[in-house]
Amino acid sequence: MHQKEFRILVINPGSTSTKIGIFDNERPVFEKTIRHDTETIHQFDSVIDQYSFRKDTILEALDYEGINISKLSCVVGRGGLLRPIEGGTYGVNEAMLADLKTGYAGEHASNLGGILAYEIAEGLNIPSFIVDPVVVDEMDEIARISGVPEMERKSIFHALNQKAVARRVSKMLGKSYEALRLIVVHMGGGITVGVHKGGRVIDVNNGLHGEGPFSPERAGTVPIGDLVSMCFSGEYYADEVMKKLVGQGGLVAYLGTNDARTVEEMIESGNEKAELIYDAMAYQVAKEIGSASSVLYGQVDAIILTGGLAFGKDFVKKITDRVEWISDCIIQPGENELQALAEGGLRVLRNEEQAKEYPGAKASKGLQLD
Ligand SMILES: Nc1ncnc2c1ncn2[C@@H]1O[C@H](COP(=O)(O)OP(=O)(O)O)[C@@H](O)[C@H]1O
Ligand SMILES: CCCC(=O)OP(=O)(O)O
Repeated sequence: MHQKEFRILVINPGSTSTKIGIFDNERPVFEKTIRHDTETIHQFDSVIDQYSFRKDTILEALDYEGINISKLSCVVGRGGLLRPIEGGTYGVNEAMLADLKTGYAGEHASNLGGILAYEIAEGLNIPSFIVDPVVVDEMDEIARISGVPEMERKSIFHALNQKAVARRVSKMLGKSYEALRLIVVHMGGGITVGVHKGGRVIDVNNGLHGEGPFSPERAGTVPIGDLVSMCFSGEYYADEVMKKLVGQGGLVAYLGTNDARTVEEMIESGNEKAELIYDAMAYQVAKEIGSASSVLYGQVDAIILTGGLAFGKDFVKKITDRVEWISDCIIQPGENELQALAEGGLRVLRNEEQAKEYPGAKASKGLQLD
C-alpha cells in the first residue's frame, strides 16, 4: 500500500547557529545551517529576546527557497531547558511553553525550538512537537552526587544527537545500542561527553553550567574558589558572571570568536595564543573522555566524536592522539539532529507512537512574543 506523505518543518536553534530542514517523510528535501557570529548573538540580552530574529531568519530562508509552509503536516523543534524528563516526542503544550519562556532550568538557544515550532504551527493549525530535549535524564544515582548536598549534578547535554549518533554507530558495528558501552563526545557551541551503557546515558557533564571541557562559547569547569571570589567581588552582577560562563566563555573569551574555523586561520597565520587555546580545548576534551572511561571500568567499545568541531581534522587528531589507547575512535562530523527531529515527529503522525505529555505546571494562556 502507498504510504501517506507528510511534510515536516524541523527547527534546531543552537548557540552558534539555527539549522532548519524540510522533510517529506524521512527524506530531506531542504536543509540549511544559518551561522550566527558572536556580535549577532551578543546584541540580545537574553535567549528569549532572540525569538523574532530567529523566526524571521527561518521564514526568510524558507521563502527564499520558494517553500510554501501551508503544505506542512507538523513542525518539530529541538527541546530546551525543561524539567528533567525521559526521552521521546512531546507535544508542545501550555506548560512547556511557560517553562521554555521563563527558562525553567536556565537559558539556552534550544528553549526557542519548542516556542518557534508552536508559533509557526499554530498559525497553520497543525501540531507542534519537540524530541529528546537537552534535559533528557537517564543518569545513574551515583553520578548525581556532587559533593555539596544542596547541589545535585544535572543531565544537560546534546541528548538528541548523542542518542541518534550512538544508534547509527551501533548499526555500523552490527550490534544493538543497548549491548554497547560507548563514550559519545558532541562538540558544538557547547561540548558534552556522555557515557552510554545499556541504551542509557548514565553520566554526562552538564554542558551548559560549568562542567567539563571549555568550548567555543562556554567556560566549562573553572577553579571554583576563584569563581566564588569573582561573584562576591562587587564588580559583577549575577547575569554578567553567568555570561562569562555561558555565551562569552571559552574561545569567545580568549580569542573573540565562537568559530573554530576562524581560530584555525589565526593559527595558520602564526598566532601562538590561538594555538595554545585550541590545544587546551582539545586537551580538556581528552581529559573528560579519560574520566568517562573510568565510569565504564575502561571497557569501552568505541569513542565517538561528533558535532561541528569534529569537522576540524587537526582538532580531532589532537584528541584522538591522547585517547586512542582507551578504545577505537569513530568520527561522525556534524550532527544528525534534523533527521532525528523529523523522525520523532513522523512516528507520531504515523501513529507508531503517541506523543508524550509534558508534565510541568499549567500556565495561563497566551504568550506575548512578537
Ligand atoms: N569544517 C569545520 N572545521 C572546523 N570547525 C567547524 C567546521 N564546521 C563547523 N565548525 C565549528 O563547529 C562549531 C559549531 O558546531 P555546531 O555543532 O554547528 O554547533 P551548534 O549546534 O551549537 O551551533 C563552531 O565553532 C564551528 O566553527
Ligand atoms: C545545553 C546542551 C546542549 C548544547 O550545548 O547545545 P549547543 O552546542 O547547540 O549550544
